[in-house]
Amino acid sequence: MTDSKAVDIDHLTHSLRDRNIAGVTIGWVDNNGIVRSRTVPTAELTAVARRGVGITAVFAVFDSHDGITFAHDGLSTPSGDVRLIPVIDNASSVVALAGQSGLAWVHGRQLSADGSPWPYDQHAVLERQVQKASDAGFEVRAGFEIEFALTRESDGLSAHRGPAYSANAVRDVDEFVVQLLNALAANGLNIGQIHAEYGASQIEIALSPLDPLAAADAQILARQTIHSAARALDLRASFAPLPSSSSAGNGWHLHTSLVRDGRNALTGDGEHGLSDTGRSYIAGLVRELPGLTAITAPSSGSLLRRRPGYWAGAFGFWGVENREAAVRLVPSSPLLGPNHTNVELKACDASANPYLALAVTIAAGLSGIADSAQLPPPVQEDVGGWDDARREAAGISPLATTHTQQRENLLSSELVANVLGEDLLGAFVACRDADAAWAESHTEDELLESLRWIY
Ligand SMILES: NC(=O)CC[C@H](N)C(=O)O
Repeated sequence: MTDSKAVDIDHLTHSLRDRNIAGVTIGWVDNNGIVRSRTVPTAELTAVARRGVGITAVFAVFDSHDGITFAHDGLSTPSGDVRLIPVIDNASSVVALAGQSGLAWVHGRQLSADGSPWPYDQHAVLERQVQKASDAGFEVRAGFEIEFALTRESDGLSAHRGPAYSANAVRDVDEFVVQLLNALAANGLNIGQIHAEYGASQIEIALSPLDPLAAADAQILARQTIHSAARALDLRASFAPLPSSSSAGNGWHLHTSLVRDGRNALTGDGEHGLSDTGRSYIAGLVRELPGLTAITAPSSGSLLRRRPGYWAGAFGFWGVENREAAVRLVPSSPLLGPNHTNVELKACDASANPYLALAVTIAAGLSGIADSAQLPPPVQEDVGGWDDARREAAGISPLATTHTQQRENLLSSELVANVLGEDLLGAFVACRDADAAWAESHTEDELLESLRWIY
């Protein structure tokens, strides 16, 4: 929980000014996965930490094209203001940005104008699920893998020429790799690795596991860090789920695990090295996939990324190290040790609000544990090569690829309704409807181009 009083903000402000930080940017993510922000002069930080800055309530119903939809009853007029409050709970909450010299970054949350909780605040949604996990006796560990495509700003051409996963590709962008590694470290972000991914001019970094709020924060700060490192070298990074129809998709896979009494609670001596807890955690995720993925991969771009054969989690099943599965168990091994076990959700991307994505993922896993959900056997094949009858017999369905299906999944998930609450869910659906209406009146290429740079 946030306790800004624990930090001496005056002292923090002085030290930022001593380091020539002119302004502090307060960032938050809307219901389209877009990072919005306000920048305040550093001298104002003490006051802003207490009372926040005013922002319009209709940010909850901004769509992916900056249209404002008034289709949701709770926010059906342009009136209303909420407070954007910087979350300053320790001395490193405000990060002097490597790559944006003179500016610092802090994550924000939203409160009602009178300081009471605001039902549309995504940060609070995740705080609630972290508390629920804690009530059930678990700490959650989470980390995002971030894929992006790099192009040269001046001519729009690929920044690296492959081959996939090759040293040649990295050599094409080695200055960027060094710039990014330095900036990530300076911004306090730990990664496991960086490599050239499969797609044209694609790169991936894997953020190290953290507690869920810190993991969501890190995912957002990583975006700023990547964009800045790219800009410094005449490059531009696209985080879009599908940057163009000929590209590989950018997955922002979400890895989670549970810890109880200091030990990985998913690890056990059952099949695949799983505990009973681990089995029902995965069963919960698989069971909830239709509603869950409407939050974790929600956009018009997400629907287009979801193609069989692209390791993007097109079908609702799980497997052990099966990269075509929407839910992939990454098991521990004698070499990796018992703490390694984690579960990867492939059907997740940059258009998800990371706080909401984590909240529904945690809730789905916990729901499986709460009712000892039964885990079907893992599937190790690419089920895209099976016919419908065989998939049906195995209880495997494709995840939604149209707005209509995804909307239905969103509205029929009791879990999503409970996690988001009625108000936020209503606003979220209104955003998706507005996006779908935009997509209806444009070609697929226009749609992909419109989403290419917004994350
Ligand atoms: N290596 C991978 O898992 C590729 C993932 C793929 N790019 C996606 O869209 O999710």
